[in-house]
Amino acid sequence: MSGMHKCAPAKSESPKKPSTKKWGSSLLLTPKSSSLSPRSWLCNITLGASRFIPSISISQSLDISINAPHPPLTRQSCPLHSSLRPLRHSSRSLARLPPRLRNPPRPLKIAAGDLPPLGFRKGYLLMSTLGNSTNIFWHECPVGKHERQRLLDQKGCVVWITGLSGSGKSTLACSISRELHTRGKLSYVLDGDNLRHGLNKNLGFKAEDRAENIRRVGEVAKLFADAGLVCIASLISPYRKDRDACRAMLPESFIEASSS
Ligand SMILES: Nc1ncnc2c1ncn2[C@@H]1O[C@H](COP(=O)(O)OS(=O)(=O)O)[C@@H](OP(=O)(O)O)[C@H]1O
Ligand SMILES: Nc1ncnc2c1ncn2[C@@H]1O[C@H](COP(=O)(O)OP(=O)(O)O)[C@@H](O)[C@H]1O
Repeated sequence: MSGMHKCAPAKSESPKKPSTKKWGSSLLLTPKSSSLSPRSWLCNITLGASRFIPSISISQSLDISINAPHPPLTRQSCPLHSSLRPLRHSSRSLARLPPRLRNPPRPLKIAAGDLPPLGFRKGYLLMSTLGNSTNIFWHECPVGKHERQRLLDQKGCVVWITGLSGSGKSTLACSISRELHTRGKLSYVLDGDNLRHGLNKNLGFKAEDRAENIRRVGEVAKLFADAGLVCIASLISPYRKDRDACRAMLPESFIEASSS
């Protein structure tokens, strides 16, 4: 029976020396370089040096700082801006629009005889051919990942912790989350145990159920990273193939660690 894991509440003290030495596993948060602003941090998880439990190995370190300025939110950077303000279709105003709004892309595919669904803004949305559906659209939002990251002053990413049951995954995930919180970085833990109480409560432990479990968590983690958070997923995730499928969703922002 899986139990519910709770992260210990972070202390509301002001940031102090980076140190989470606990039972041998540690999270190091260090300024990326002394020449950078103190708000630039390199997220780095180091090998535990304890003879007790966990050793953690990690395939890469990930920079969650924002160094390059992102483009400001402008009418040009917002493909659906037209939905916020009605456009007057005079030739003068059309001429002022960026080319892609003047000549919006056509839907990828419309099945013969299909009527556009309610709310379909002709030409502004891409039509998917997912499964049998011909009316599923990808909606762009004026506030995108870059805007959210700039607001939060951090980059979204996924830290994926894999390991056997009882190896310390949840404990490590909570330590990382707490340390990031202390440093003013927003994170969220997706713990396999906890998710099996809700999102994945219909899944068991057969290989295909585990694969579906990991796929769903990968998709949720991707959304959290897109929201700008450091998403820490702690699941047994025993099969490399399933983990690799998650990594493929976010090749630039996926870091894998294993606890043992
Ligand atoms: N075979 C089996 N039978 C019963 N219970 C089991 C089994 N395998 C795992 N567990 C329990 O489920 C918790 C979450 O597992 P995960 O979702 O991380 O597993 S997986 O990634 O889908 O392989 C897992 O949590 P942790 O112990 O924290 O790893 C276990 O409590
Ligand atoms: N580094 C550690 N040293 C000693 N005990 C640990 C360490 N990490 C976790 N534990 C203990 O091991 C047990 C299992 O840890 P847990 O984080 O729940 O593992 P998992 O999520 O992999 O099942 C818990 O009782 C926890 O307190």
